[in-house]
Amino acid sequence: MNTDPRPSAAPDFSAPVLAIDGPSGSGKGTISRLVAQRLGWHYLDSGALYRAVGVAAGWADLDLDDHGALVRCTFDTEVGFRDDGRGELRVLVNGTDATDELRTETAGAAASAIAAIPEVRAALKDRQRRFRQLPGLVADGRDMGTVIFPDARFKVFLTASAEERAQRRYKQLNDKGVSVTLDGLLREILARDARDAQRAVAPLRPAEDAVHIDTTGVGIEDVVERVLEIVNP
Ligand SMILES: Nc1ncnc2c1ncn2[C@@H]1O[C@H](COP(=O)(O)OP(=O)(O)OP(=O)(O)O)[C@@H](O)[C@H]1O
Ligand SMILES: Nc1ccn([C@H]2C[C@H](O)[C@@H](COP(=O)(O)O)O2)c(=O)n1
Repeated sequence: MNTDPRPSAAPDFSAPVLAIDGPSGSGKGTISRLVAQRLGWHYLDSGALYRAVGVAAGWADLDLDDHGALVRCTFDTEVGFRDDGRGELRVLVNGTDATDELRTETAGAAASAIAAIPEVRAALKDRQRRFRQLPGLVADGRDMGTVIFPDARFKVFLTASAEERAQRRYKQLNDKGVSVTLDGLLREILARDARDAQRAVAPLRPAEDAVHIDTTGVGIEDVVERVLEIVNP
C-alpha cells in the first residue's frame, strides 16, 4: 500500500481520486485500504490526522475547549504513515508509533470534537491534498468528496445501520481483548454521527454526485468489488 507519497510535494492534479466518505464503522478504512491495494494507488486515512491531533493534544494535556492551543497543536503535530507490510497502516505521531492509541473510542471522540474547529480543518486541508499523486489516490473520511477533493473522479458514500456498525466495532474491540458493551458502543456511534453531521463546517454528508452503498449485511469482499466496479466499470 502506498501511504505517504512525498508528503511535502505539491498535489498532482492529473491523479484520479476515489473519495470514500461515511459515518464511523461503515467500513471506509477497511474498504479504502483494500481498494487502494488492488488499484496500486496511494491511500489517505484523513480521520487519522484528526485523531493524531487529538492524541497529541492529550499528551500535552490540552483542554478540548482551548481552541487556540488546539490550532497551534495541529500545526505542530507531525503525522507519518507507514505500511506494516501486511496491509495495515501504522501511524506515527511526532515520531512515536501511536496506532493503537489512535484507534480507541476516546481518540475518536476527541478527534470528532477537534474536527468541529474551523481553523483546525483549514490547517489540515493542504496536508490532505498533497496525498494526491499518481497513479491515483483513495481518500477516506467525512468530507473527501465534498470539501477536500470536490473534483474527485469517483465518489462513494458508505453507510450501514448504526446497530451493525456497533456490532462490527464490538467484534473488532473484543478480538483485541478490549472490554466494551454493545449498548455503550451504540451510544458512542450515535453521538459521533450527530456531532460529525451537525457541525457547521464540512459536516458529514454525501456529495451530490456520490454513489451510495449500504453495506448492512454485505461482506467486505462484495463491497470492495462494488467499489472497484465504479472505478473500472
Ligand atoms: N462490509 C463489512 N462487513 C462486515 N464487517 C465490516 C465491513 N466493513 C468493515 N467491517 C469491519 O468493521 C470494523 C470497522 O471498519 P472500519 O474501521 O473500516 O470502519 P470506518 O468507517 O473506517 O470507521 P471509523 O470512521 O471509525 O474509522 C472493522 O473491524 C472491519 O473489519
Ligand atoms: N475527513 C474527516 C475525517 C475525520 N473527521 C473527524 C470526525 C471523526 O469522528 C473523527 C475520526 O475519524 P475516523 O478515524 O473515525 O474516520 O475525525 C472529520 O471531521 N473529517
